[in-house]
Amino acid sequence: MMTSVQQAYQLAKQQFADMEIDTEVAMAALDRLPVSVHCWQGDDVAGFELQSRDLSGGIQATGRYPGKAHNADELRADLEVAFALIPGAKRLNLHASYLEADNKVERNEVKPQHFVNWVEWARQNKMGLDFNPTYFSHPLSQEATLTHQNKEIRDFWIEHGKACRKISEYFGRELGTASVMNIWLPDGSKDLVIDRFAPRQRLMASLDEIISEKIDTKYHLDAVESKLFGIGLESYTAGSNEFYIAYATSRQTALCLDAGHFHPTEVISDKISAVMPFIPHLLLHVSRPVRWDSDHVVLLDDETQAIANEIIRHSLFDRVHIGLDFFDASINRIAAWVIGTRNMKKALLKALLEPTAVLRQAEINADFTTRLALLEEQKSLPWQAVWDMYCACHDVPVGSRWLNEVRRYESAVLSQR
Ligand SMILES: C[C@H](O)[C@H](O)[C@@H](O)C(=O)CO
Ligand SMILES: [Mn+2]
Repeated sequence: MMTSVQQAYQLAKQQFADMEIDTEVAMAALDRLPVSVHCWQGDDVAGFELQSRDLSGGIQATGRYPGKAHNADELRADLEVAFALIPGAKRLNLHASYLEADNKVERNEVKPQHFVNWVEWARQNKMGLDFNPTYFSHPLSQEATLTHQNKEIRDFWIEHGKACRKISEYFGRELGTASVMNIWLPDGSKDLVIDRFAPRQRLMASLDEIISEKIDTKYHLDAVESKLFGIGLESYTAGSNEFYIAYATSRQTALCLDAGHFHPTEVISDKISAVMPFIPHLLLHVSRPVRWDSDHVVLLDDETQAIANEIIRHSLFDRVHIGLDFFDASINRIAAWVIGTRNMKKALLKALLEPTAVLRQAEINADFTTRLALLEEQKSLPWQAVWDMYCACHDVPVGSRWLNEVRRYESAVLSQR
């Protein structure tokens, strides 16, 4: 006897087959597209350094929902719950501030040994790790980091960057999959700046020094992330979009595009094809800005879909790395991970089920009527039946049933914290 999921899938499969789309091929392709889930949704970007510090750098996790993780064991347990509810391949994206050590470790002294538990956990869970140096929430980051006028402070942060590359390389070697290490720093100014040039020159020189040691790209990739502005840094950000496009292109590093880091009417989906001819790799921070870089949970909205379409339509699977970047402290944090990551994967599946060849041919023929008609009609094709089947095949709850698991864990574990 077929289940309702199987019955719906059989009908959907035929409907897609009529358009020459193989749903089995689409699901297999989705399996090869990992989404790198960011650890910092689980604890409001606090990290586990022994000296507790307020979140700084112009970013904010707003909300007071109870149950956040207070240590690495709690965070890993929470991630396991979330990952069991998200089908298909996943990676975990860590920040340097999520190290584990018995003593205080300065940022310029972080080492692979502080991440041994994370690596063992990733190995057990058969996933790769990605990494980020932490250039915020630190007394020496209050004025600036890699752009600081004071060479001693700048050097401290350069050492941090170098130390983090060693950790990232260690992840890659241990887990057999390159770790993408993303450099983001908040350096900038609240008010008018006379010299906008010197900080950028210092940033360029600092980055050059950080990446000066060659590391095999089999294990580690450098990425740089731009930003329009942060809270308290409204007038100037040294690491702007133009700066990092030029940097990544000239140094052939990866570029990171964060959906919340541009003017409100700009979208990163349109930037993907603009930068890919010039850079070897692209990292995406899929996020949802609401009026500013608010880092709301990713929706299955037009921009998420457009991002997925760009990756799939141009077969950028190997060069585009899909990461997430949201931190909502106003809802259950595990549910936030599940909602946002499932949405990213749904968008990828929808893109894989698109009749791209037919649409492309209509465009080549200048038949824009057919292009628009088919684009709109395909929105109501039964992709959701394929998604449900994909979840069922991966032993993950179908539909909103995953929420029951989150609620169970919330009352058994999170509410006791
Ligand atoms: C915590 C992250 O590194 C941070 O969100 C960064 O990626 C960013 O987007 C800052 O606005
Ligand atoms: Mn980001």
